[in-house]
Amino acid sequence: MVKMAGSDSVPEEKFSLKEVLITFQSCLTDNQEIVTDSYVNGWRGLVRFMNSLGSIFSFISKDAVNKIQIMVTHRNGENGDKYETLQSMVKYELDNNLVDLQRRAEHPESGCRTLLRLHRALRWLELFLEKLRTSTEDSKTSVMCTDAYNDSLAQHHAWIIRKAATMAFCVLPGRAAFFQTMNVGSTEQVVAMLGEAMPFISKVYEITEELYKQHNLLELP
Ligand SMILES: CCCCCCCCCCCCC/C=C/[C@@H](O)[C@H](COP(=O)(O)O)NC(=O)CCCCCCCCCCCCCCC
Repeated sequence: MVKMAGSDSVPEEKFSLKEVLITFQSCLTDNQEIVTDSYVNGWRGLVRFMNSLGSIFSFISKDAVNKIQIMVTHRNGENGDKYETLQSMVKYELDNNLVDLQRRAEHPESGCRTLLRLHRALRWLELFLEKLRTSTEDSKTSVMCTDAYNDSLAQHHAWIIRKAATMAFCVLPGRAAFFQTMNVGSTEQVVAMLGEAMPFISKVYEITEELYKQHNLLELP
């Protein structure tokens, strides 16, 4: 069962990363729009998984939770219906001048800039999952995670954040223990699940990237 944006409790039992990654499948509407609630739910599940890896990651999860909360607040606000999909959010915020385009000023918590941070992190996830999927027994999760980070999010982070993130990655459990934490089953089942879920994550990433590119929003402050 997947937690809904804005609801209070998360079912604790039987947590499996499969449910989380499959959430990204439900993000896509028939006409290839991205449903904000499903996107946000995907991130909630990922953060929950990250929390289970230990408190060293809490500085990362705090920032992610903060961004998730900003999106939920937009969704629950009086114009919440305008935030139903990422496409409708972009249109609404741009049409109404609700996005700081040059520097953070009147709209420091616009949906567009907040979502962009999660979108960049989704690229990290895509790269990391692909590395996990194609890894071998002796591959190191810390190296896979660091490489994925350096090829994506790192270029958007200040030195101090990069340093802290890279240090945290060093204490990631080894591949076997990491797969166990995912609670999906055997290594073969993990690999199969990743193969199943990844196309949806990639699709969601691609569509968002294109949307932001079209509107020149990829460098929002
Ligand atoms: C599995 C280990 C988890 C590795 C997580 C990799 C991502 C590392 C991100 C480090 C972010 C550090 C915290 C601060 C970030 C902010 O400066 C920065 C910029 O925000 P601002 O413009 O508002 O200032 N924020 C961000 O870039 C957003 C970061 C959001 C990170 C979400 C990470 C969730 C990770 C979920 C892990 C799930 C793993 C599943 C694998 C099978």
